[in-house]
Amino acid sequence: KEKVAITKEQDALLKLIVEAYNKHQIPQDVTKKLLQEQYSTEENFLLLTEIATSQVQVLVEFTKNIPGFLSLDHEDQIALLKGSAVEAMFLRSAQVFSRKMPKGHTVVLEERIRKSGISEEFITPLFNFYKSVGELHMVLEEQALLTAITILTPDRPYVKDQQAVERLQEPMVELLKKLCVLQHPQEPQYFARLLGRLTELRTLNHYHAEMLTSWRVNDHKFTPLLCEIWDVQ
Ligand SMILES: CC(C)NC(=O)n1c(-c2ccccc2)cc2c1CN(S(=O)(=O)c1cccs1)CC2
Repeated sequence: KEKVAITKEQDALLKLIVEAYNKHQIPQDVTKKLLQEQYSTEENFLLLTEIATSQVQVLVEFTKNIPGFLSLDHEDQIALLKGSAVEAMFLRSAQVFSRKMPKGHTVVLEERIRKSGISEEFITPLFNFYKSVGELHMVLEEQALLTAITILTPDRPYVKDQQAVERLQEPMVELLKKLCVLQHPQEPQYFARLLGRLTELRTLNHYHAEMLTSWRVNDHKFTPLLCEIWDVQ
């Protein structure tokens, strides 16, 4: 059985990605707000808007720190950010949700999200996704790499130089594969399960687009940054 080992370059890449991922945590006060006293549906929605907006800023900062990203064509940088924003947000949500929060917190958090005016047909797949990510018990390195891999998806709309994006994404996929073997030796299919989550993420894009249209109908307001990244209004 060949010995799997992380090379020096891979270790350097991993350190950069994890450092970037750690630097841009969601401000605790924002998620803590979700746990405070009783909110109305309207206020829950506004709070999610605030959290989502702060998360987009977090995402942009993390993306800028992905080695090689800033040397991509500038229009492709925008296309990658816009194309992955929703998936990265739901991946981050699942990671925040599956974090070892005090028991009561998860329940309250779930309650707030369910009572925020989001339609039922979106809430179900959303929480199914949170659960399926939670069951993986991903370590920080895996979470950071999976987020970077999601952002560096070459076949997003309007990406011109897909090869350049592939050249950045491939080493991350290789590194994640090695980490999974090292981290979960008794679970050979673990890496495949991680990538399976990315496929599930893509379906959430569709639900999110549906949700946006239904919200626009009952004139929910979004922040300028969310409108920009989601191409609404
Ligand atoms: C951590 C950030 C990325 N999470 C977040 O923004 N959440 C969370 C969430 C999950 C776990 C902990 C804290 C928050 C649940 C939901 C969202 C956003 N969306 S949204 O973008 O469609 C939305 C925007 C405006 C109104 S609804 C709906 C569902």
